[in-house]
Amino acid sequence: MIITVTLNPAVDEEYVVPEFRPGGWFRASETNRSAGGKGVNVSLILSQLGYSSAAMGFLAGFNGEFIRDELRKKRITTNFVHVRGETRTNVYIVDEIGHVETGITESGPYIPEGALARFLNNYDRMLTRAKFVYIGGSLPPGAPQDIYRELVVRAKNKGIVTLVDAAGPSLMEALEVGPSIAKIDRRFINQMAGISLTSLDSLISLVSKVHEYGVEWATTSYRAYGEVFFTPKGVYLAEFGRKGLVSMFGAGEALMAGLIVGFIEGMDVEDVIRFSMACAWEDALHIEKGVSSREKVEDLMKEVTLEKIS
Ligand SMILES: O=P(O)(O)OC[C@@]1(O)O[C@H](CO)[C@@H](O)[C@@H]1O
Repeated sequence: MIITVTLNPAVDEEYVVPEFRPGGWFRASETNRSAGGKGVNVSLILSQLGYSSAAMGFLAGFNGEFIRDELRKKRITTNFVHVRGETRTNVYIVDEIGHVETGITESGPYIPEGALARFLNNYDRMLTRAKFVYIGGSLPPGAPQDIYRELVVRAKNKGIVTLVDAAGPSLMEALEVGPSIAKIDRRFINQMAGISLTSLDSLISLVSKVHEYGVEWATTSYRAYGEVFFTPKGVYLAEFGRKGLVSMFGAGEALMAGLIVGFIEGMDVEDVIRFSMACAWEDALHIEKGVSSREKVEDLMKEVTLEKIS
């Protein structure tokens, strides 16, 4: 079973507003309300690719009910601990013309110690049936900064493949215990380096350091439509075309879902990269999050450009 962990899920409200700018009044040309948060998105995309999963984390209030219903409609197992308050709403404005995206996120409900303990108990129980654990997104208030580290250790002790997709101190803590795969937020890499990394060489030398912790695969974005993959077979730069792109919102999770499928199906390194890039690309071709079909993803795979750079 694949487990996705989202400690801070969200209801995503997307508004398409051509030529949006701060300070103006606009009418959205399109709106889209969806269940979100990184792990929730990954579970939804996995189901579009034909894989069932169990989604875990915390939910609260009406938004929490909405997310649970959306997941259940897709036959995704839900194992969330309920907390007081309201699961956050995140607002995104997509300007199709300027290709600019603006986001406003809430911090999420407070997680008391008792709820955390219940979650960890559930997590341990779910691990007995898991072969892959995805852990992603920001931490809600009250969650300790080393929680991802703890989740990776518990899964690794059972020989389960782990993927961490985060930023900031929670990612740093998790990297030290060597998750199998890490998606490293580009802005965070700049923060690690203390400067904005513009050259591919400096990016490679910095990310290569995470291999020292035992991370087998690491990936980070490079330029708008590219991704650098650090794999056991070398470093690759992968890119997809720009034509027809509507919104990159959620494309990161499509990339992650593709990677998980590639791993589970035992694809070779280059196919894992092509498949995950094609998932992200297909996701970016429409406003709705997720991929339209596996067939469409497979069609795009051939058009992903891939270069082995070291
Ligand atoms: O605040 P976080 O947890 O880092 O990111 C949350 C989020 O922006 O990530 C997804 C898109 O990547 C959205 O579904 C969700 O609103």
